[in-house]
Amino acid sequence: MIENKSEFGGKMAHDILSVDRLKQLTNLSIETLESLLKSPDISSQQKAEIAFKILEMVGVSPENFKPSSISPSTNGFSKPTQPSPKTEPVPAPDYQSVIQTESLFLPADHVFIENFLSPEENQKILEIALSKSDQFVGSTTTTQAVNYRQSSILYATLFPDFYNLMRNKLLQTCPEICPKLNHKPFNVSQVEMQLTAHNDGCFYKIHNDSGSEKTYTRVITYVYYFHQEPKQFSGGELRLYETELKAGSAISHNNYKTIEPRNNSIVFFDSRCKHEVMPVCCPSRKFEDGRFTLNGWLRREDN
Ligand SMILES: O=C(O)CCC(=O)C(=O)O
Ligand SMILES: [Fe+2]
Repeated sequence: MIENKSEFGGKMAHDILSVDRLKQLTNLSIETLESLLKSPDISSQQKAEIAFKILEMVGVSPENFKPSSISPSTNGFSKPTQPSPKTEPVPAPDYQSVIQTESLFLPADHVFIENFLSPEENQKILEIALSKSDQFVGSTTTTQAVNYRQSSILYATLFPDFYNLMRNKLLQTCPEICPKLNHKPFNVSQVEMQLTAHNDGCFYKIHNDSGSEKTYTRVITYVYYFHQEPKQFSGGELRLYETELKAGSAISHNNYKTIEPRNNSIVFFDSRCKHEVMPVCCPSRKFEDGRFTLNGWLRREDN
């Protein structure tokens, strides 16, 4: 079954408030947050969260203010990230040329497909995940932001046969996805993939997947969900936000759609759309009871 969801409930803030009033409120909120940043009563962790909020309010995504340290290989396997040893001057990025000068509004459109793989393939990828539990590594964000993401990752170089199977399936499906996401067809130059495990307390705060020099050719994000039956965790929903692209930044609006991580289902959405993974509750804390995904990005050619 394919759903293409595009309707919304609530109204956006700027429908209700005048632009000037909204500006005043934004400035006031930033000033309030700024004073908290200087307060000795606030922990460093809370200060970091406030700093992210301020950056978000002024339209800078934490994913964007430093170029990604991910170096995807040409064969499409996502590679482990390496922390940069020191801060170096950022060269004028090529992706400036694709920065949005006029505001572009992205509704939280997505395509959700149930029973994406056969039951045997669904079982096989779970077996792969469980048999390689000791080869997962902690995830990072492109900015190495603290407390922004908690999960572990198995790189696709460790499951090449399943990578190829999934890649073919994704490439077959892509032509029907683009029109539903209001996207022009494009040549997929690379299919990035990783296997991600979220266990008790894991999450991924609001971000988008294509906001840096290394990621701007990502067009479509896909997330294939799988887990043991019966399901042993709760939470872990994906929230997909209405997003405004303005002056090179992606700004999330209040409205979002919720995608449940259902076994053997997949979701596709525009990689520029802001999204987050809500905290997972997995009382047993056993690896095999967690929320698993095969997730990644369909890239366009760089031109
Ligand atoms: O697990 C999900 O639902 C989304 C994961 C995600 O946003 C990412 O890996 O960039
Ligand atoms: Fe993401």
